[in-house]
Amino acid sequence: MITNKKIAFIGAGNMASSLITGMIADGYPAELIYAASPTRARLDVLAEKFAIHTTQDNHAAVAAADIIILAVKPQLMAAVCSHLAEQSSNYRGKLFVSVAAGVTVERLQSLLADNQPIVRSMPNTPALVQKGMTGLFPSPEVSDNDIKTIDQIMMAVGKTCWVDNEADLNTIIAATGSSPAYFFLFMEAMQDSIISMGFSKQQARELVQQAAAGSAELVIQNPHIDLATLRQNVTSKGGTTAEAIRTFEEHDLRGTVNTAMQAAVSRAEEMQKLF
Ligand SMILES: NC(=O)C1=CN([C@@H]2O[C@H](COP(=O)(O)OP(=O)(O)OC[C@H]3O[C@@H](n4cnc5c(N)ncnc54)[C@H](O)[C@@H]3O)[C@@H](O)[C@H]2O)C=CC1
Ligand SMILES: O=C(O)[C@@H]1CCC=N1
Repeated sequence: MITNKKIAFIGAGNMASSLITGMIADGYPAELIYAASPTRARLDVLAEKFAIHTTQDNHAAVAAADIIILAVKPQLMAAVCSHLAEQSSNYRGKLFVSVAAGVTVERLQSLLADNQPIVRSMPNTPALVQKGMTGLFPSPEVSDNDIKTIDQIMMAVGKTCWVDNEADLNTIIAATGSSPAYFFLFMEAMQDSIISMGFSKQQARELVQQAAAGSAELVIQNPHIDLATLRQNVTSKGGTTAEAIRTFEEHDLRGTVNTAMQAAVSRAEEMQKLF
């Protein structure tokens, strides 16, 4: 893990906090991490927990860092980048990484400066527990060394997937950026069902989370076994699982999942026009 690069997060919300927490858990020195946000609340939590540098001044964070991670909402990106560009001498020669959905490299470069080296990325919040998955796309100006550095940083909080085609990042948004929420929704629905059968909320959560963690671990530890086979291994002929699976299939769970993931991609494409 590279430990000599100073990293500034512009924005200190869910995604920045997840990355910072995961990086620190991996041993990244807190004194090399800066976080900037207009309000103190999130900054204070991070400063107290990890003793990173915090500031309400985006320019100061950029000036202090080698790598700047843009972690504000997509709709704020134009305002934040235009403000940073007022002091572009602060970041000449430095590397930007955007985590925003639906903001293209071309758009970011037009806001910051043409030819500004930028890596566009799509991480996810499991980075918080170092189980993240980050999709990455470099602008042509990004050096091989910088690619290695960003890969090491993101590998500290999970796994990475570099794409050659920027449009593929929108698929990664649907596949891994947004998908923790799909799994949480499925788990919520199961929890609600278990509660309706008489268990407490806590018991229901314990049952659901252990089954989810165990299933994910089975998938991870058996890369040579198809997901369909793992499913079939649970599904006894004429048994209980078969009835549940038949019900899901009858209600077109696969079609619903596909439509939902296409909707995420379409929204990312739409956002690229808006922001
Ligand atoms: N939450 C998630 O699961 C994921 C989010 N992302 C991307 O991460 C970005 C941030 O999302 P979240 O962290 O979820 O949002 P959030 O709302 O939790 O955090 C945004 C942060 O930006 C700060 N902020 C607002 N105005 C600012 C300004 N002018 N200068 C500096 N900071 C400012 C806010 O104080 C807040 O801390 C978005 O672009 C999103 O597309 C990407 C992957 C996953
Ligand atoms: O919902 C969003 O737009 C962001 C990007 C992926 C996860 N959260």
